Amino acid sequence: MARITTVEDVTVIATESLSKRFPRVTALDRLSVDVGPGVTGLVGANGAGKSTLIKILLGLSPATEGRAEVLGLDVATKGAAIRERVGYMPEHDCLPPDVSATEFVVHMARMSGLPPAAARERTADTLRHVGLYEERYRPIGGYSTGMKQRVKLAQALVHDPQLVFLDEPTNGLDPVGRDEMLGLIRRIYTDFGISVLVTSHLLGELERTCDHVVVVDGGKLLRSSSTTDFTQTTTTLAIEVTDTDEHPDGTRAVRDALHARGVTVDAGSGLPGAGHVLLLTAQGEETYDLVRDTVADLGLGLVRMEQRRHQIAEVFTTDTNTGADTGTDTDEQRKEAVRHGG
Ligand SMILES: Nc1ncnc2c1ncn2[C@@H]1O[C@H](COP(=O)(O)OP(=O)(O)OP(=O)(O)O)[C@@H](O)[C@H]1O
Repeated sequence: MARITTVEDVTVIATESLSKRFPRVTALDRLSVDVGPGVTGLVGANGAGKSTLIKILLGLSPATEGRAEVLGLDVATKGAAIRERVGYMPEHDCLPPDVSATEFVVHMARMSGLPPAAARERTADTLRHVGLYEERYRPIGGYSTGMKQRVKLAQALVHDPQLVFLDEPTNGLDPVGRDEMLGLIRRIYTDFGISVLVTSHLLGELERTCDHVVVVDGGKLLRSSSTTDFTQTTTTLAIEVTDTDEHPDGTRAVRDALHARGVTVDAGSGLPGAGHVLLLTAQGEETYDLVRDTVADLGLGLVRMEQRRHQIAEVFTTDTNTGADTGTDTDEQRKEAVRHGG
């Protein structure tokens, strides 16, 4: 089952000025992006166009204009060939309640063209990989959300695809379930060499799992970069200090002292956690030392100094001048992403 990826620079997904217009809304707006092998996160607030993009890439929904290729195959003419090579985990619950995970996944394997014995063998392997054991013989209707997500993941993997599209696989999971799912997703690539495109409205959870992150907003490309680049360009330190009799407004005292030492402190206005929290961009280890020394010199207590979790809101705040067309709906959804963020 293990597969070795020998060609590093292949383009797994390529879109060129891809648009999808519905009568009342433009779901994708001239999106041009290239995605290589590995685990890629597709991030955007609800309604940003993620599911629409996946359906076009699977050849299930025609684009209004532009073009796209998946594994070198044109989505407009080679949909069936793409679906043979690509696994798909849909966002919404789509599982029959009365059959067991084993029966369902064997059925999906047979639908993909595997002979009966191979379908059973691949099903057992795949269900073990996603962490379903004895439960796999019980009807799916009695499963928890986490178990159902695992069955959906298993059916996407059972025909040994080259690439999988996972639409919001952590939806509805508690923090432990979410971490387990993210670990499984990572291993799909590291253990089996299957590339992954995974969507989420939470940037924070994807940066731990993905090699590359693509951010969309209102159907437009906001940013596409490796996770490392992303982290480096958005490294924000959050600092909180105590007040003392000498410095009744400790926050202001630290801000002024840092300013005098040449460090510009971001007011953080509009971001969650602003107020008594100072936000500044860390330039490396020295910034941590400087903050610690500054707070100590003022005789204040350091309540916390931490690298802030990145949230979609920060990308939007940084990139509002990049030409992203932001409608009222998207603003609302962005706030929602912030509320659920990190
Ligand atoms: N079949 C459709 N007819 C009309 N509008 C649609 C259709 N499918 C999607 N849309 C609209 O297109 C926009 C993008 O939807 P899409 O489902 O792709 O977003 P998303 O980023 O996947 O968000 P979510 O995770 O909430 O589904 C939304 O405004 C949605 O209402």
